[in-house]
Amino acid sequence: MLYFVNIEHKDFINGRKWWIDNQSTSNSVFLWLLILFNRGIQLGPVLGKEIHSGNNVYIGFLFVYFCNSLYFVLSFTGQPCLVPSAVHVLVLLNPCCGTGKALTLFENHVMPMLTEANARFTLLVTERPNQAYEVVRDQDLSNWDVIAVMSGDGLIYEVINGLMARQDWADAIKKPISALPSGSGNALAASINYYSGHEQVTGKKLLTNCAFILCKGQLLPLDIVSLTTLPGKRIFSFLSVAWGLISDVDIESEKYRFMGYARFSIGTFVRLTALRTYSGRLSFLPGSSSTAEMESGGSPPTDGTLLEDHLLVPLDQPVPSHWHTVEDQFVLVLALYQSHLGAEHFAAPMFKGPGEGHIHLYYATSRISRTSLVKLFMAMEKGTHLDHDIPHLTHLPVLAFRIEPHESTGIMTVDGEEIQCSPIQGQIHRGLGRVISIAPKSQCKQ
Ligand SMILES: Nc1ncnc2c1ncn2[C@@H]1O[C@H](COP(=O)(O)OP(=O)(O)OP(=O)(O)O)[C@@H](O)[C@H]1O
Repeated sequence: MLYFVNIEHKDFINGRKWWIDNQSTSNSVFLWLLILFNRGIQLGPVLGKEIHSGNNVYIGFLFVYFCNSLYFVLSFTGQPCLVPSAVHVLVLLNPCCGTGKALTLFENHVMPMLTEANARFTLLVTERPNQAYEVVRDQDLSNWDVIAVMSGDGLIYEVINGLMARQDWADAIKKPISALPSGSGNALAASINYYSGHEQVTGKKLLTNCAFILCKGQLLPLDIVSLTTLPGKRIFSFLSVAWGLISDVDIESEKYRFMGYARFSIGTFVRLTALRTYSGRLSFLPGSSSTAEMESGGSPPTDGTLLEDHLLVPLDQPVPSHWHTVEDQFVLVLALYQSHLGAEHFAAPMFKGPGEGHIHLYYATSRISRTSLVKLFMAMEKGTHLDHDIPHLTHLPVLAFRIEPHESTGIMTVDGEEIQCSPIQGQIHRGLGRVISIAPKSQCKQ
């Protein structure tokens, strides 16, 4: 089902709000300045009389409105990070995500904001899995300035992989993505909400914040992790790779989907009562964003060749000797490259904005106690888990990693989507994609 809604774009919602909020304030400032210039300091009761006398006052009023209009125009042109005007948004909406109310939420909460912002949009309601992947892989993307995903992280995962499946992937992956949360896992939306300076919220408040961020529109870099699995599959990921407790909860709690986000709390409780351990080998290349620059392979090719993973060797070969390796029984392994793992899982509070260029690797071995795990998950809600010293939990920034499970029976996820449990490795590509967010001016990119 395709809806086309074409509305001329004139200005963004923030500009309109600014105009309404500041018009009277700036008018009064200019007016008082004018009176001081023309009439000396004859204020108070004299003001009403003075203001209506003499042509200077009328000229002054014109001056006030000229300055106001100039300031209004400059308030846009002075911000190089704004999404270009006449923006046309492709909205991909999954009607089955979360509790199944995405279309109503869009009509009630997002559409009025887009209309208010005079943004044009095309709404595509998906009818089946993989449709969003095919649309962004096959369609002419020049029709749209932004791809907004009204769903959970699963549909964003489809979009990223659809963009990377194109011949012109190096350009296509630069198409700005906007997250409009309505699924049960909304980690990217929660992260963008945090990067944009909003307090942690869920549900409709998170959706409204993200719709506002879409209208306000700054283009910021998005890190993409390129993954290779042993069956030889290439996957592109914007959020996480999980093995063990976290992926078990994510997938096994699908049956509580009707509960919305609460499904993760129930799932964690159930899994903690019957904790599993997984035997395997975890290897990683430590490093943070500064070393990422040094390790960078430069700009991606634009001639249609594949994205090169210059930090990785083939999965059937041993990792380079300068990598670190841990062989153990694990309770959880998590590679995360956004601040939030879910709307209420502030797992990497050290991230201040998108595109920081490194992966946060967490792992816990089987020696970790249940009490420690409960403490970890409770503190993670507020992002204070690293303030506690939790024995047998390790956290470190890395540029690349490899997970080699000894058995294929566990659950493994990429961006919350289940994949075959088999050896997998990945490396970060700093700022390969683009996301719509709000950040300090120093982070803005055109
Ligand atoms: N019309 C549809 N019917 C059924 N599934 C769909 C439809 N459109 C998209 N999908 C699939 O739904 C899956 C889940 O979507 P998404 O993750 O965005 O929402 P979610 O509610 O957070 O789900 P989950 O918690 O399972 O990740 C995606 O993998 C997508 O392929």
